[in-house]
Amino acid sequence: MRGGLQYLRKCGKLWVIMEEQERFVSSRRHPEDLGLEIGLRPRSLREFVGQDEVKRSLELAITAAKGRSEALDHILLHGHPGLGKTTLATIIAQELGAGLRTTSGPVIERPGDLAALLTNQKPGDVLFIDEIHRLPHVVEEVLYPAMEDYKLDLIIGQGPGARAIRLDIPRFTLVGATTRAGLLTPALRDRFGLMLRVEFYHPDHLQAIVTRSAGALQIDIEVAGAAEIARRSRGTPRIANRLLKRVRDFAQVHGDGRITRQIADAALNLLEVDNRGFDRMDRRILLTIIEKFDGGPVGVDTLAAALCEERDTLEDVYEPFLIQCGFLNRTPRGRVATRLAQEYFDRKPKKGKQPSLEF
Ligand SMILES: Nc1ncnc2c1ncn2[C@@H]1O[C@H](COP(=O)(O)OP(=O)(O)OP(=O)(O)O)[C@@H](O)[C@H]1O
Ligand SMILES: [Mg+2]
Repeated sequence: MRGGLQYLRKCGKLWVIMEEQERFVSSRRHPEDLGLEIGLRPRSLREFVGQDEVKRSLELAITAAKGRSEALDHILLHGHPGLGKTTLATIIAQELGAGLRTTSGPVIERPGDLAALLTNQKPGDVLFIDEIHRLPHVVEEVLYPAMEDYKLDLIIGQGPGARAIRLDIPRFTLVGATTRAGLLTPALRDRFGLMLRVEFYHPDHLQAIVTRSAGALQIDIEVAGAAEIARRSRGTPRIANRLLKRVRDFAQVHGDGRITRQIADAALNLLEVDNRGFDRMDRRILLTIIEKFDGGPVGVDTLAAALCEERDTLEDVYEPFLIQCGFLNRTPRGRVATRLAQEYFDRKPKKGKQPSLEF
Protein backbone atom coordinates (compact mmCIF):
# COMPACT_ATOMS: atom_id res chain seq x y z
CA MET A 1 0.00 0.00 0.00
CA ARG A 2 1.08 3.50 -0.79
CA GLY A 3 2.07 5.73 2.15
CA GLY A 4 -0.85 8.12 2.53
CA LEU A 5 -1.70 10.96 4.86
CA GLN A 6 -2.80 9.54 8.17
CA TYR A 7 -4.84 11.42 10.69
CA LEU A 8 -6.66 10.66 13.90
CA ARG A 9 -10.39 10.85 14.23
CA LYS A 10 -12.40 10.28 17.36
CA CYS A 11 -15.03 7.58 17.05
CA GLY A 12 -16.98 7.25 20.29
CA LYS A 13 -14.31 6.76 22.94
CA LEU A 14 -11.75 5.46 20.48
CA TRP A 15 -9.22 7.31 18.36
CA VAL A 16 -9.01 5.72 14.92
CA ILE A 17 -6.24 6.14 12.38
CA MET A 18 -7.80 7.31 9.10
CA GLU A 19 -6.12 7.17 5.73
CA GLU A 20 -8.08 9.30 3.29
CA GLN A 21 -5.08 9.55 0.95
CA GLU A 22 -4.95 5.77 0.72
CA ARG A 23 -8.19 5.82 -1.15
CA PHE A 24 -7.33 5.41 -4.81
CA VAL A 25 -10.83 6.21 -5.90
CA SER A 26 -11.25 9.41 -3.92
CA SER A 27 -12.18 12.16 -6.38
CA ARG A 28 -10.38 14.72 -4.20
CA ARG A 29 -6.97 15.73 -5.45
CA HIS A 30 -3.98 13.75 -4.11
CA PRO A 31 -0.57 15.43 -3.93
CA GLU A 32 0.63 12.91 -6.55
CA ASP A 33 -1.98 14.16 -9.03
CA LEU A 34 -0.45 17.61 -9.26
CA GLY A 35 2.22 17.09 -11.92
CA LEU A 36 0.04 14.62 -13.77
CA GLU A 37 -2.94 16.99 -13.96
CA ILE A 38 -1.07 19.92 -15.41
CA GLY A 39 0.31 17.75 -18.21
CA LEU A 40 -3.00 16.12 -19.05
CA ARG A 41 -5.31 19.13 -18.98
CA PRO A 42 -7.10 19.74 -22.27
CA ARG A 43 -6.35 23.25 -23.56
CA SER A 44 -9.36 23.94 -25.76
CA LEU A 45 -13.08 23.18 -25.78
CA ARG A 46 -12.48 20.86 -28.73
CA GLU A 47 -10.01 18.76 -26.70
CA PHE A 48 -12.32 18.70 -23.67
CA VAL A 49 -14.16 15.38 -23.75
CA GLY A 50 -17.88 15.05 -22.85
CA GLN A 51 -20.06 17.60 -20.99
CA ASP A 52 -21.70 18.49 -24.28
CA GLU A 53 -24.30 20.80 -22.77
CA VAL A 54 -21.70 22.77 -20.80
CA LYS A 55 -19.51 23.06 -23.89
CA ARG A 56 -22.43 24.21 -26.04
CA SER A 57 -23.35 26.96 -23.56
CA LEU A 58 -19.75 28.08 -23.24
CA GLU A 59 -19.13 28.09 -26.98
CA LEU A 60 -22.19 30.25 -27.57
CA ALA A 61 -21.40 32.69 -24.77
CA ILE A 62 -17.72 33.00 -25.74
CA THR A 63 -18.47 33.53 -29.45
CA ALA A 64 -21.11 36.16 -28.64
CA ALA A 65 -18.86 38.02 -26.18
CA LYS A 66 -15.97 38.01 -28.62
CA GLY A 67 -18.27 39.23 -31.41
CA ARG A 68 -19.34 42.18 -29.27
CA SER A 69 -15.80 42.73 -27.95
CA GLU A 70 -17.24 42.65 -24.45
CA ALA A 71 -16.23 40.83 -21.29
CA LEU A 72 -17.91 37.44 -20.98
CA ASP A 73 -20.71 37.06 -18.39
CA HIS A 74 -19.62 35.78 -14.98
CA ILE A 75 -19.73 32.00 -14.87
CA LEU A 76 -20.28 29.60 -11.99
CA LEU A 77 -19.07 26.04 -12.49
CA HIS A 78 -20.36 23.54 -9.99
CA GLY A 79 -19.97 19.80 -9.63
CA HIS A 80 -18.15 17.10 -7.75
CA PRO A 81 -14.34 17.11 -7.39
CA GLY A 82 -12.24 15.98 -10.34
CA LEU A 83 -14.86 16.54 -13.06
CA GLY A 84 -13.03 19.35 -14.84
CA LYS A 85 -14.02 22.72 -13.30
CA THR A 86 -10.47 24.09 -13.06
CA THR A 87 -9.76 22.72 -16.53
CA LEU A 88 -12.80 24.54 -17.92
CA ALA A 89 -11.76 27.80 -16.26
CA THR A 90 -8.36 27.70 -17.99
CA ILE A 91 -10.04 26.78 -21.29
CA ILE A 92 -12.45 29.73 -20.99
CA ALA A 93 -9.54 32.18 -20.67
CA GLN A 94 -7.69 30.44 -23.49
CA GLU A 95 -10.69 30.54 -25.84
CA LEU A 96 -11.29 34.21 -25.04
CA GLY A 97 -7.63 34.97 -25.65
CA ALA A 98 -7.67 36.65 -22.23
CA GLY A 99 -5.35 36.64 -19.24
CA LEU A 100 -6.16 34.35 -16.30
CA ARG A 101 -5.61 34.86 -12.61
CA THR A 102 -6.28 31.96 -10.30
CA THR A 103 -7.05 32.12 -6.62
CA SER A 104 -9.36 30.45 -4.16
CA GLY A 105 -12.03 31.50 -1.67
CA PRO A 106 -10.13 30.93 1.59
CA VAL A 107 -6.99 32.66 0.25
CA ILE A 108 -8.75 36.01 -0.22
CA GLU A 109 -8.97 36.94 3.43
CA ARG A 110 -9.58 40.69 3.24
CA PRO A 111 -11.30 43.09 0.81
CA GLY A 112 -7.84 44.53 0.09
CA ASP A 113 -6.68 41.15 -1.28
CA LEU A 114 -9.57 41.16 -3.73
CA ALA A 115 -8.94 44.81 -4.64
CA ALA A 116 -5.31 43.98 -5.48
CA LEU A 117 -6.44 41.20 -7.81
CA LEU A 118 -9.13 43.21 -9.56
CA THR A 119 -7.21 46.43 -10.06
CA ASN A 120 -4.28 44.60 -11.63
CA GLN A 121 -6.34 42.98 -14.37
CA LYS A 122 -6.55 44.02 -18.01
CA PRO A 123 -9.99 44.59 -19.58
CA GLY A 124 -11.63 41.26 -20.49
CA ASP A 125 -9.34 39.17 -18.24
CA VAL A 126 -10.63 36.19 -16.31
CA LEU A 127 -10.43 35.89 -12.54
CA PHE A 128 -10.87 32.28 -11.42
CA ILE A 129 -11.94 31.81 -7.80
CA ASP A 130 -11.89 28.15 -6.82
CA GLU A 131 -13.90 27.03 -3.78
CA ILE A 132 -15.89 30.24 -4.07
CA HIS A 133 -18.30 29.03 -1.37
CA ARG A 134 -15.47 29.59 1.15
CA LEU A 135 -15.09 33.30 0.37
CA PRO A 136 -15.26 35.35 3.61
CA HIS A 137 -18.43 37.36 3.95
CA VAL A 138 -16.65 40.76 4.04
CA VAL A 139 -14.94 39.95 0.74
CA GLU A 140 -18.17 38.75 -0.83
CA GLU A 141 -19.80 42.13 -0.08
CA VAL A 142 -17.03 43.91 -2.02
CA LEU A 143 -17.38 41.44 -4.87
CA TYR A 144 -21.06 42.26 -5.53
CA PRO A 145 -20.59 45.79 -7.00
CA ALA A 146 -17.39 44.61 -8.69
CA MET A 147 -19.32 41.92 -10.54
CA GLU A 148 -22.32 44.10 -11.32
CA ASP A 149 -20.96 47.57 -12.04
CA TYR A 150 -17.19 47.01 -12.18
CA LYS A 151 -16.77 49.26 -9.14
CA LEU A 152 -14.84 48.66 -5.96
CA ASP A 153 -16.18 50.12 -2.72
CA LEU A 154 -13.39 50.29 -0.20
CA ILE A 155 -12.92 51.83 3.24
CA ILE A 156 -9.55 53.52 3.67
CA GLY A 157 -8.22 54.04 7.19
CA GLN A 158 -9.80 53.29 10.54
CA GLY A 159 -11.96 54.96 13.19
CA PRO A 160 -13.27 58.54 12.73
CA GLY A 161 -10.72 59.23 9.96
CA ALA A 162 -11.94 56.34 7.81
CA ARG A 163 -13.41 57.23 4.42
CA ALA A 164 -15.20 55.33 1.72
CA ILE A 165 -13.87 55.41 -1.81
CA ARG A 166 -15.28 54.02 -5.04
CA LEU A 167 -12.85 52.85 -7.70
CA ASP A 168 -13.50 51.91 -11.31
CA ILE A 169 -11.99 48.59 -12.29
CA PRO A 170 -11.49 47.03 -15.72
CA ARG A 171 -14.38 44.91 -16.99
CA PHE A 172 -13.55 41.34 -16.15
CA THR A 173 -15.09 37.88 -16.11
CA LEU A 174 -15.36 36.05 -12.84
CA VAL A 175 -15.30 32.28 -13.10
CA GLY A 176 -16.24 30.69 -9.80
CA ALA A 177 -15.96 26.98 -9.05
CA THR A 178 -17.56 25.08 -6.24
CA THR A 179 -18.32 21.55 -5.18
CA ARG A 180 -21.05 22.92 -2.88
CA ALA A 181 -23.32 25.22 -4.87
CA GLY A 182 -25.88 24.96 -2.07
CA LEU A 183 -23.55 26.85 0.30
CA LEU A 184 -23.38 29.93 -1.93
CA THR A 185 -25.44 32.87 -0.73
CA PRO A 186 -28.37 33.62 -3.06
CA ALA A 187 -26.98 37.15 -3.54
CA LEU A 188 -23.73 35.79 -4.96
CA ARG A 189 -25.41 33.08 -6.99
CA ASP A 190 -27.72 35.64 -8.64
CA ARG A 191 -24.80 37.66 -9.92
CA PHE A 192 -23.58 34.92 -12.23
CA GLY A 193 -24.89 35.15 -15.76
CA LEU A 194 -24.26 31.46 -16.42
CA MET A 195 -24.46 28.61 -13.96
CA LEU A 196 -23.07 25.41 -15.41
CA ARG A 197 -23.29 22.05 -13.75
CA VAL A 198 -20.51 19.60 -14.53
CA GLU A 199 -21.85 16.05 -14.38
CA PHE A 200 -20.31 12.62 -13.86
CA TYR A 201 -19.01 11.25 -17.18
CA HIS A 202 -20.39 8.43 -19.28
CA PRO A 203 -17.95 5.44 -19.50
CA ASP A 204 -17.55 6.09 -23.27
CA HIS A 205 -16.30 9.60 -22.55
CA LEU A 206 -14.01 8.34 -19.80
CA GLN A 207 -12.62 5.80 -22.22
CA ALA A 208 -11.81 8.64 -24.63
CA ILE A 209 -10.10 10.51 -21.76
CA VAL A 210 -8.05 7.44 -20.77
CA THR A 211 -7.01 6.92 -24.40
CA ARG A 212 -6.06 10.59 -24.75
CA SER A 213 -4.05 10.54 -21.49
CA ALA A 214 -2.35 7.28 -22.47
CA GLY A 215 -1.30 8.97 -25.73
CA ALA A 216 0.11 11.97 -23.87
CA LEU A 217 2.00 9.73 -21.42
CA GLN A 218 3.14 7.39 -24.23
CA ILE A 219 1.44 4.38 -22.68
CA ASP A 220 0.66 1.42 -24.91
CA ILE A 221 -3.00 0.58 -24.27
CA GLU A 222 -5.60 -1.65 -25.95
CA VAL A 223 -9.16 -0.43 -26.49
CA ALA A 224 -10.47 -3.06 -24.05
CA GLY A 225 -7.87 -2.00 -21.47
CA ALA A 226 -9.00 1.63 -21.69
CA ALA A 227 -12.64 0.52 -21.44
CA GLU A 228 -11.90 -1.48 -18.28
CA ILE A 229 -10.22 1.49 -16.58
CA ALA A 230 -13.04 3.81 -17.70
CA ARG A 231 -15.73 1.50 -16.32
CA ARG A 232 -14.12 1.53 -12.87
CA SER A 233 -13.37 5.27 -12.68
CA ARG A 234 -16.58 6.39 -10.97
CA GLY A 235 -17.51 8.78 -13.76
CA THR A 236 -14.52 10.98 -12.84
CA PRO A 237 -11.61 11.95 -15.15
CA ARG A 238 -9.25 12.58 -12.21
CA ILE A 239 -9.76 9.00 -11.00
CA ALA A 240 -9.44 7.65 -14.57
CA ASN A 241 -6.04 9.33 -14.96
CA ARG A 242 -4.88 8.12 -11.56
CA LEU A 243 -5.95 4.54 -12.23
CA LEU A 244 -4.27 4.66 -15.63
CA LYS A 245 -0.98 5.54 -13.95
CA ARG A 246 -1.34 2.70 -11.45
CA VAL A 247 -2.24 0.18 -14.15
CA ARG A 248 0.75 1.32 -16.19
CA ASP A 249 3.07 0.45 -13.28
CA PHE A 250 1.43 -2.96 -12.97
CA ALA A 251 1.73 -3.60 -16.74
CA GLN A 252 5.40 -2.73 -16.60
CA VAL A 253 6.16 -5.05 -13.68
CA HIS A 254 3.83 -7.95 -14.45
CA GLY A 255 3.61 -7.77 -18.24
CA ASP A 256 5.38 -6.24 -21.20
CA GLY A 257 4.17 -2.70 -20.52
CA ARG A 258 1.05 -2.95 -22.71
CA ILE A 259 -2.26 -2.39 -20.96
CA THR A 260 -4.65 -5.15 -22.00
CA ARG A 261 -8.06 -5.87 -20.48
CA GLN A 262 -6.57 -8.69 -18.38
CA ILE A 263 -3.76 -6.48 -17.10
CA ALA A 264 -6.19 -3.66 -16.22
CA ASP A 265 -8.50 -6.14 -14.51
CA ALA A 266 -5.70 -7.72 -12.45
CA ALA A 267 -4.20 -4.34 -11.47
CA LEU A 268 -7.54 -2.89 -10.40
CA ASN A 269 -8.43 -6.03 -8.45
CA LEU A 270 -5.13 -5.65 -6.63
CA LEU A 271 -6.09 -2.07 -5.77
CA GLU A 272 -9.44 -3.42 -4.53
CA VAL A 273 -11.38 -1.36 -7.03
CA ASP A 274 -14.19 -3.66 -8.12
CA ASN A 275 -15.88 -3.75 -11.51
CA ARG A 276 -18.35 -1.00 -10.54
CA GLY A 277 -15.52 1.26 -9.35
CA PHE A 278 -16.40 0.65 -5.67
CA ASP A 279 -13.59 0.40 -3.15
CA ARG A 280 -13.50 -1.05 0.34
CA MET A 281 -15.19 2.00 1.87
CA ASP A 282 -18.10 1.98 -0.60
CA ARG A 283 -18.67 -1.68 0.08
CA ARG A 284 -18.46 -1.05 3.82
CA ILE A 285 -21.08 1.70 3.63
CA LEU A 286 -23.51 -0.43 1.66
CA LEU A 287 -22.93 -3.56 3.73
CA THR A 288 -23.33 -1.60 6.97
CA ILE A 289 -26.76 -0.38 5.84
CA ILE A 290 -27.73 -3.84 4.62
CA GLU A 291 -26.42 -5.89 7.53
CA LYS A 292 -26.62 -3.61 10.57
CA PHE A 293 -29.70 -1.59 9.61
CA ASP A 294 -31.68 -4.11 7.66
CA GLY A 295 -31.22 -2.24 4.39
CA GLY A 296 -32.32 1.08 5.92
CA PRO A 297 -33.68 3.64 6.28
CA VAL A 298 -30.96 4.74 8.69
CA GLY A 299 -30.31 8.35 9.71
CA VAL A 300 -27.14 9.83 8.27
CA ASP A 301 -25.69 10.62 11.72
CA THR A 302 -26.25 7.07 12.93
CA LEU A 303 -24.68 5.71 9.76
CA ALA A 304 -21.69 8.05 10.11
CA ALA A 305 -21.20 6.92 13.72
CA ALA A 306 -21.41 3.25 12.72
CA LEU A 307 -18.76 3.84 10.07
CA CYS A 308 -16.56 6.09 12.27
CA GLU A 309 -16.80 8.74 9.58
CA GLU A 310 -17.82 12.36 9.68
CA ARG A 311 -21.25 13.17 8.35
CA ASP A 312 -19.83 15.77 5.92
CA THR A 313 -17.31 13.34 4.48
CA LEU A 314 -19.98 10.73 4.07
CA GLU A 315 -22.30 13.18 2.30
CA ASP A 316 -19.71 14.89 0.12
CA VAL A 317 -17.16 12.21 -0.67
CA TYR A 318 -18.78 8.82 -0.54
CA GLU A 319 -22.50 9.17 -1.13
CA PRO A 320 -22.75 11.09 -4.42
CA PHE A 321 -21.35 8.27 -6.54
CA LEU A 322 -23.36 5.59 -4.74
CA ILE A 323 -26.52 7.65 -5.28
CA GLN A 324 -25.63 8.41 -8.87
CA CYS A 325 -25.28 4.75 -9.77
CA GLY A 326 -28.50 3.84 -7.98
CA PHE A 327 -27.09 1.89 -5.03
CA LEU A 328 -28.07 4.33 -2.31
CA ASN A 329 -31.16 6.46 -1.74
CA ARG A 330 -31.54 9.53 0.44
CA THR A 331 -35.06 9.43 1.83
CA PRO A 332 -36.81 11.61 4.43
CA ARG A 333 -36.29 8.82 6.99
CA GLY A 334 -32.64 8.19 6.19
CA ARG A 335 -30.34 6.27 3.87
CA VAL A 336 -31.56 3.16 2.11
CA ALA A 337 -29.56 0.51 0.26
CA THR A 338 -31.51 0.01 -2.97
CA ARG A 339 -32.55 -3.24 -4.59
CA LEU A 340 -29.53 -2.92 -6.90
CA ALA A 341 -27.19 -2.78 -3.89
CA GLN A 342 -28.86 -5.74 -2.22
CA GLU A 343 -28.61 -7.80 -5.38
CA TYR A 344 -25.00 -6.75 -5.86
CA PHE A 345 -24.15 -8.29 -2.51
CA ASP A 346 -26.45 -11.25 -3.13
CA ARG A 347 -28.94 -10.21 -0.45
CA LYS A 348 -32.67 -10.42 -0.88
CA PRO A 349 -34.44 -7.06 -0.54
CA LYS A 350 -37.27 -7.08 1.99
CA LYS A 351 -40.70 -6.50 0.52
CA GLY A 352 -42.20 -3.04 1.06
CA LYS A 353 -39.06 -1.68 2.70
CA GLN A 354 -37.95 0.78 0.07
CA PRO A 355 -39.22 4.30 0.72
CA SER A 356 -38.54 6.17 -2.47
CA LEU A 357 -39.32 9.80 -1.63
CA GLU A 358 -36.12 11.85 -1.92
CA PHE A 359 -35.46 15.06 -0.06
N1 LIG B 1 -13.45 16.58 -20.00
C1 LIG B 1 -12.19 16.25 -19.75
N2 LIG B 1 -11.40 15.76 -20.71
C2 LIG B 1 -10.15 15.37 -20.45
N3 LIG B 1 -9.57 15.45 -19.22
C3 LIG B 1 -10.30 15.94 -18.22
C4 LIG B 1 -11.64 16.38 -18.44
N4 LIG B 1 -12.12 16.83 -17.27
C5 LIG B 1 -11.15 16.69 -16.37
N5 LIG B 1 -10.04 16.16 -16.94
C6 LIG B 1 -8.81 15.81 -16.24
O1 LIG B 1 -9.12 15.53 -14.88
C7 LIG B 1 -8.22 16.21 -14.03
C8 LIG B 1 -9.02 16.89 -12.93
O2 LIG B 1 -9.76 17.97 -13.47
P1 LIG B 1 -9.93 19.36 -12.70
O3 LIG B 1 -8.75 19.67 -11.85
O4 LIG B 1 -10.32 20.38 -13.71
O5 LIG B 1 -11.17 19.01 -11.77
P2 LIG B 1 -11.96 19.98 -10.76
O6 LIG B 1 -13.41 19.83 -11.09
O7 LIG B 1 -11.40 21.34 -10.81
O8 LIG B 1 -11.67 19.30 -9.34
P3 LIG B 1 -11.69 20.00 -7.87
O9 LIG B 1 -13.13 20.19 -7.51
O10 LIG B 1 -11.02 18.99 -6.99
O11 LIG B 1 -10.91 21.28 -7.98
C9 LIG B 1 -7.43 17.18 -14.90
O12 LIG B 1 -6.08 16.87 -14.84
C10 LIG B 1 -7.84 16.95 -16.30
O13 LIG B 1 -6.72 16.49 -17.03
MG1 LIG C 1 -10.38 22.44 -9.35
